Amino acid sequence: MPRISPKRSTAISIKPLLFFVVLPILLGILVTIAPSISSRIYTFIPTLLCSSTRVTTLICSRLSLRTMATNSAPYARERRIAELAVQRAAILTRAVYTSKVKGTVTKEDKSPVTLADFGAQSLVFAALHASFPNDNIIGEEDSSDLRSNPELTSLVFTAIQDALSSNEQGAAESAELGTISNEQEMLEYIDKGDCKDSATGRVWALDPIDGTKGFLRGGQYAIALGLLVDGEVKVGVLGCPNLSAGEGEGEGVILSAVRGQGAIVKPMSADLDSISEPQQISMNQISSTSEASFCEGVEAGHSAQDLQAKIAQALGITAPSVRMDSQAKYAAISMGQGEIYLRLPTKLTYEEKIWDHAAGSIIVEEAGGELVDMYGDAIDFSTGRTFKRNKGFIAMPKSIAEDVKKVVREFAVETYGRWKSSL
Ligand SMILES: Nc1ncnc2c1ncn2[C@@H]1O[C@H](COP(=O)(O)O)[C@@H](OP(=O)(O)O)[C@H]1O
Ligand SMILES: [Mg+2]
Repeated sequence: MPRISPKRSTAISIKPLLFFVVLPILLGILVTIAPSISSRIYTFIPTLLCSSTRVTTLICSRLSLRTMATNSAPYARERRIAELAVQRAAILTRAVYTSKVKGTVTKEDKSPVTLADFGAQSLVFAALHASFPNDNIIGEEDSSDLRSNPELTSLVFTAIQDALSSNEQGAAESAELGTISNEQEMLEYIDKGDCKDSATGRVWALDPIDGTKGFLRGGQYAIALGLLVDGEVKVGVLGCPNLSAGEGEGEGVILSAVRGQGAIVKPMSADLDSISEPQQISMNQISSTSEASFCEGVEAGHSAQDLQAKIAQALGITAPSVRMDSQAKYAAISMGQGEIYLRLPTKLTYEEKIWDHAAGSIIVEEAGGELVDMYGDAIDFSTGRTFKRNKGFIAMPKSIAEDVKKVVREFAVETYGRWKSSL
């Protein structure tokens, strides 16, 4: 009988032990630490690449953008694409803002529209189409004024090409944000915003230049993009190229919010890759209405300024109103630059537009504010391109909301009566 060496004998007795005890333990350890090892490798590689050259910096920022894309928070991808789309559109609007050539025409409703409105709308819709091809879109502009004006069409297309070539997107971002190859494609993108239903499914609402009069006057304006899901705003992005987050002279900010996740601000940069770390924003939760200041529009035709002055007085407000165009007002109060945004109608026949409030509303709410109509009722975003159940908008910090709503409601009933919804 062959002699079994002690070594071999040990091997035979250890084998089941290895198989049934040690191996499972090792496997368990591996499963536990694998993600951290892989993430270390993942961060180690870009760290290695991020030496000193600009090329490696770009690679790293692309990797960090990819990481953000895989962030599993609800609507993370929608927020990221919306921010990048607004950021890219702002490259175009900024160029037109400083140019002598604005391509201004008067729309049927007598309001002005510029080549920047058309260019920004086309760029944002190209991005939405590339990333979310099945979503519906409501947009302020359509291409009718361009189709009858080849010279203006060509100006818009040139501005788009300039914007596309002046931002250094990588191939991945181009694929996600889409591109615009010819005038026909540009016109088709502009016309993607003709959706009429805001109540069902996923619907984006865009104002490519909110505050066009401010834009032409050299004042504030905003690129405002919101996502509604079954009639509720879930994501909002406001690009305000002339607003500042602090005391500075308006170097531009981009604000965004996702329902339930708070609101943030980032500096606006011409380089998409250098979008820096965001800061959480919150409204001033003051304890008395007398400490508040109003943020109001510039255009006397867009809100009842005399009535608003009386309401300010009734609320004990002594600080002068901060006046600015566009949804930059929502942005300003969300960052604590003023407290109350009041927009009472100059005439009851005017229906406020969904794109003038979608993005701003969620940013203010996620920054600790409340938005209601002049009777204190919730705003209903499900009524299509215009608001059919609400007149007069008030946004304010929650801390003083009950006092403000009470006073505004009294003035509204006295001035306009108990207006009945058209639905
Ligand atoms: N009579 C009116 N009452 C209220 N809003 C009006 C209005 N006429 C035009 N507007 C809207 O007011 C917006 C500008 O708001 P503000 O006065 O706060 O800057 C305009 O957006 P656009 O500039 O995108 O056309 C337009 O939609
Ligand atoms: Mg507007």
